Amino acid sequence: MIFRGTGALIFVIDSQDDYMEALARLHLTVTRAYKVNTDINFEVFIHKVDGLSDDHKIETQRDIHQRANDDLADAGLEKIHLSFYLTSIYDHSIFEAFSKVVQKLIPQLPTLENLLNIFISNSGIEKAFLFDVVSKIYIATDSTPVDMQTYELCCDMIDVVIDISCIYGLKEDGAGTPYDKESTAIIKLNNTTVLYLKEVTKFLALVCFVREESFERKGLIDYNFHCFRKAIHEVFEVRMKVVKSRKVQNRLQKKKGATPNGTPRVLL
Ligand SMILES: Nc1nc2c(ncn2[C@@H]2O[C@H](COP(=O)(O)OP(=O)(O)OP(=O)(O)O)[C@@H](O)[C@H]2O)c(=O)[nH]1
Repeated sequence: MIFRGTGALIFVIDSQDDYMEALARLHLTVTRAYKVNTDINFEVFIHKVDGLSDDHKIETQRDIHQRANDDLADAGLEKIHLSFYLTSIYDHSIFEAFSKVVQKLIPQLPTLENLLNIFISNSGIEKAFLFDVVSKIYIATDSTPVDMQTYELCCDMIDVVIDISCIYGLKEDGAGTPYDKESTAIIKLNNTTVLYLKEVTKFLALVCFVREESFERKGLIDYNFHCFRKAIHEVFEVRMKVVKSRKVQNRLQKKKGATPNGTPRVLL
């Protein structure tokens, strides 16, 4: 069954619609999935909240939370944990929700957070995000609280860098990539803050918020970034090695379990 190999199940509820039927489906889906895989993270997106007032948003979330958990308690399944997010496509809440969902699936998250904490505290940086450039999901950030506006500014910066690079950075025949090892950008805001973007890997970028006075020590920031980048590469190299050795082991096990004509000796 599909849920056996699933890390997270995202259930979307339309908050502008009557959600009673959706809640019944949520209960059915969650209980069935939990039967085959107790390790799934259940994530509920209360979607299209842009149409609701602030009070209505909170009330809707409270009501859905209460009803969904009551249904689970009635079925004796109170140990199932549901996480709720208010989302909309008209702001960055949908990206933030996906970021949080993805972060739960990253085994190296504590290491990444630790590296970001060390990096910002030694460089006088206010806030740093490690972004997946294509999806604009942040896969890790330091342990200071995330402010939605800060996150939106980082997303906008990535858009600007990639758009400018696509328009003016590629060769005339379209050769080259809009994002590579050389990708870097500095944007000075009118509130004495500097946004600084740097390439970390083929897929990841570091975007940080630095006060103007701290940015005067750019050499220090760049040196610390160099160490940070190296550490991130090491983290993912270890992961690649583990994945490769697991594949080799699986292949060997399969070979051992098969007779010369290919029929397994034991039922797998
Ligand atoms: N206001 C608002 N509209 C949204 C949001 N996300 C998607 N939509 C709109 O919702 C519409 C699609 O929604 P639905 O038709 O309800 O999608 P669905 O329920 O998956 O589709 P069906 O099951 O086929 O009805 C599109 O017009 C989208 O633009 C959101 O966050 N806010």
